[in-house]
Amino acid sequence: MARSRSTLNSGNKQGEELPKARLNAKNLKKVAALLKYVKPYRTKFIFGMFFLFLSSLVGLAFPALLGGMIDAAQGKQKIPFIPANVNTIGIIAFTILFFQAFVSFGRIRLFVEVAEKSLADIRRDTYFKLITLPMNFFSNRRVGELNSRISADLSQIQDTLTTTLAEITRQIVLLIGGVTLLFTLSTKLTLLNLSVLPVLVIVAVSFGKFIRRIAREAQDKLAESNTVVEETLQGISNVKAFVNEAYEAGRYSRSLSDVVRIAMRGATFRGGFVSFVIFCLFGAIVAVIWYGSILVSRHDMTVGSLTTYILYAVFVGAAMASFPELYANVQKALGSSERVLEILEEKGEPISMNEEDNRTNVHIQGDLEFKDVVFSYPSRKEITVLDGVSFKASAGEKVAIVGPSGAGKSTIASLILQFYDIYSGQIRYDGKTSNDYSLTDIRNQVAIVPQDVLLFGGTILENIAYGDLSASREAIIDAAKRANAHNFVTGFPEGYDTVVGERGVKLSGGQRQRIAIARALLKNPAILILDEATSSLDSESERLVQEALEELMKNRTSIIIAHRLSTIREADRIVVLEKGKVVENGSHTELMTNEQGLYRYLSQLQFEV
Ligand SMILES: Nc1ncnc2c1ncn2[C@@H]1O[C@H](COP(=O)(O)OP(=O)(O)OP(=O)(O)O)[C@@H](O)[C@H]1O
Repeated sequence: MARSRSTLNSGNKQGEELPKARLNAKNLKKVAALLKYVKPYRTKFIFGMFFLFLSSLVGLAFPALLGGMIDAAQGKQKIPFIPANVNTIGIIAFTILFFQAFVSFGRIRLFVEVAEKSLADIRRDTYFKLITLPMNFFSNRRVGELNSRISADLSQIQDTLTTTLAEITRQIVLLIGGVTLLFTLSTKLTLLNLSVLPVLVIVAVSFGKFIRRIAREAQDKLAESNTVVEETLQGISNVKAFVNEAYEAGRYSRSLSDVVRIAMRGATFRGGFVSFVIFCLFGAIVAVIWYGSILVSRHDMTVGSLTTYILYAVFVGAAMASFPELYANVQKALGSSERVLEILEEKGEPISMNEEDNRTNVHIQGDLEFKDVVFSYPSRKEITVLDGVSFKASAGEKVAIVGPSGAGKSTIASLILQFYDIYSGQIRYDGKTSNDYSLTDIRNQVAIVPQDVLLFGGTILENIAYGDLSASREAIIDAAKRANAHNFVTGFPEGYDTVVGERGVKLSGGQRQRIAIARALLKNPAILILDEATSSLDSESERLVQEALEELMKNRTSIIIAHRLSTIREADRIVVLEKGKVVENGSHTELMTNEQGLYRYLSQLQFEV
């Protein structure tokens, strides 16, 4: 009878063990915050609840009707409100059945509608919040974990709204109504039944916990053995090269033996537990019928009443049996709500979900200045990544930033884009500090061509249009031509409508970069950041990319994060960074004259190889 496992909706994720939360006033109060999402649909929710209550209540009439029918057949029907005629009782039973079916349909429709709509609202808000959260939030968390909040956690809440809440209400009605009716039917039998209850509950709860612990242990062990498979398959070349097949096979076998050992231990206890439950269940039925039959033979009870009693007892038993799982589901939903609320309560960046609000208000010409910028990542506060960095790039200039790995070059790019707040100092755009602009003003006028170009699953056209969603097809094709991408794009049978990304055509590194350049050209920023790719391209590809970059850098301030010094000789200025400090600043020729300088040293290293 416990249907909490089945779902009435689309969102359930089976088999995913979600952490539970304690059911207490503090947690419930927190979760009440999520109820505001149900508020707009409260009338439907209340109607659904009412229907549910009604159908559960009506369900309680059946045992009485069926028992009454049996007694009526023998001419012994004495229950008030129930007629003495078998056919009349049959017709009443069918009418009630029809009514119940109608009401159940109504409540399922209403609950699913309320849950789907309010959950879509929560999902939308969580997603909006997630994508406007500052970068720092993401550096502390894994994408998989965030993804699971939107999918598994929200599905759990959805299940609770559609199924668990309904089921709890139904079972409570059946339990209270059932027990009351049992007492009115036969106090003696009911007392006999209820007397064994505490023993049963204690055994079931403590055994249940123990068995679940063993099951979890077995699951962990299995996961461990799967890791062995994963590791060896991933590093299969290593396994083969070192002829370690036998070693790995041994490791896997040992791990599997552990799994079997724990599973068998679990099976012993589970077997004992299940046998005990079955014994108790059938024992209770036998005892009730046995004792009931004695009462019937003594004319203390009719056969119909005994039947009614047995049916109510089944209702009550099933209701009790369903509570542990329903309770666990509520706990899981509480845990899920807490985790979702954590995201909803985070402070996001001031970015509107309305595209109109994100237009550029204050235009930037392209002067950029870092003035004594001190910065450390919020996740690693103790490490100063930029320590008093100052440099200038006037509008239209090309400034290269070079330095050893980990010096802080990419960090500078992130700060230009205002991904993080700096600790002290200033970042000035056209002589004004970042506080004088809105976040969207800055980001709208800065574009980055990253090292690793990520293309979204979609067409090439859509991927280029990411730079300016309002651009016409002609403008997009023009940008692609200027980025040296047109030729290879038109080489595909579907041209600009070729799907790329995971399920589409795989583009080479150079091709992806040219798409990114076209994207940036379309955006037409005042300030451009080029995070030069570390992996080198073949010379033809390199030439095409370089040409496209030259086109992109024309007439705008360009900050080039350079890994290969050969590409930046023409830069107006080269800023040399070491351990978060600017150690040199000047043109290529100037810097090469400093014999002790880091730039000269790095150049020699690169050109000598
Ligand atoms: N998101 C982050 N959270 C915490 N620390 C970070 C983060 N990103 C970078 N760092 C640290 O900041 C320092 C500077 O990193 P950054 O990526 O800016 O260096 P880089 O000069 O661009 O290096 P590379 O040439 O290897 O790309 C490094 O010590 C790095 O470990």
